[in-house]
Amino acid sequence: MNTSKKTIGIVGARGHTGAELIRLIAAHPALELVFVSSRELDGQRVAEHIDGYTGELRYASFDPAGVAAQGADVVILALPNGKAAAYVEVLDAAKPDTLILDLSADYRFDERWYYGLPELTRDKWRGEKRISNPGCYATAVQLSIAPLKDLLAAPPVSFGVSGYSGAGTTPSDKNDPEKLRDNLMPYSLTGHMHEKEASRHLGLPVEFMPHVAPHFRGLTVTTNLYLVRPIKREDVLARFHHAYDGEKLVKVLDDAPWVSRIAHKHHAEVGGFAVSVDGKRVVVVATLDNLLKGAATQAIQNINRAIGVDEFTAIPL
Ligand SMILES: NC(=O)C1=CN([C@@H]2O[C@H](COP(=O)(O)OP(=O)(O)OC[C@H]3O[C@@H](n4cnc5c(N)ncnc54)[C@H](OP(=O)(O)O)[C@@H]3O)[C@@H](O)[C@H]2O)C=CC1
Ligand SMILES: CC(=O)N[C@@H](CCC(=O)OP(=O)(O)O)C(=O)O
Repeated sequence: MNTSKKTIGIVGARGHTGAELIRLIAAHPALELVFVSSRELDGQRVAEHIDGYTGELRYASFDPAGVAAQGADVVILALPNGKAAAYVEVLDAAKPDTLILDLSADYRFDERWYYGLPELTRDKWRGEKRISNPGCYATAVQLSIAPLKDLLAAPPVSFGVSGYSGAGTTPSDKNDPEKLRDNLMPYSLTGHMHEKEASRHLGLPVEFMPHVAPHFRGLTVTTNLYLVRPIKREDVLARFHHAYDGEKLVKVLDDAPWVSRIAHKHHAEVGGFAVSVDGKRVVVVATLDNLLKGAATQAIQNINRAIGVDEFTAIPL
């Protein structure tokens, strides 16, 4: 283990995932938060915005060159999709040994970047200093399907419902509490980014139908899997236990997990495992907190491995 602290900065630190990252990094023994960039909060004290944060750090507004000039060992990009490249290009040129972790979808299909869903891709990390963090739904979908991958007779179909923090802070119907009141809002019912992402990284087609609900954080994904041969429920459970019992951040439950129980938790839960009478159809339910295992916690897992400390350092278990 490397005992000297690595310096780290967050670009997009005002957002929902940025706020979670500030909390996790503030309690991290091997990371020192040296800058947090936000245009809107430029100059304001972080302690005024983040419960529990007691440091003196202030938000600053850095363009890509300003970020590179900070010289941090690690840079997290927590920006909306499509904004990362300008920062990556400047860091590539000015300080290529920077560890960059991108939370957006911008590099999830780029072979030069490591796709960090540790429970499924840990063995594929080859020391890359460019890490693409998976999407929140895509994490739940892949964890639900991977243990049954070799038995599939048809593309799995996943029905997802997320809290509205998943839609970020830029105002839209999907994060408008008034429009969400007593509502369930379907969107991107074919071709969602996470449908493509899960399909790509599982290596098989997945069909995904997202919805957004009135709660703030936490998502549930219910996946229907048709199988090539009948399977007993106990064998389904055995496959999931075999896959995840050694994992600190994935819990296998007998019952279907409830999203109301996962908010503020760092792990994902997978359960239900309903099997049809003919044994050839299985339904799996997964929940996770989109801001934690779906974003910030998974980012810390990936950064921990890349800086050579235990993967679960500073992650409350
Ligand atoms: N929310 C979630 O559940 C998850 C989100 N993600 C991904 O993580 C990323 C961040 O998400 P989230 O925290 O929800 O997003 P938010 O909308 O909450 O925050 C976005 C941040 O980016 C900054 N920002 C916005 N536009 C620009 C710009 N053009 N240039 C520089 N900074 C900008 C904003 O700060 P300011 O305007 O003050 O500069 C803000 O800090 C996204 O790519 C998202 O897809 C991934 C998994 C889950
Ligand atoms: C409710 C809502 O809008 N959810 C977001 C969740 C995805 C997210 O944040 O992930 P990315 O990193 O892939 O953008 C969405 O469907 O786009």
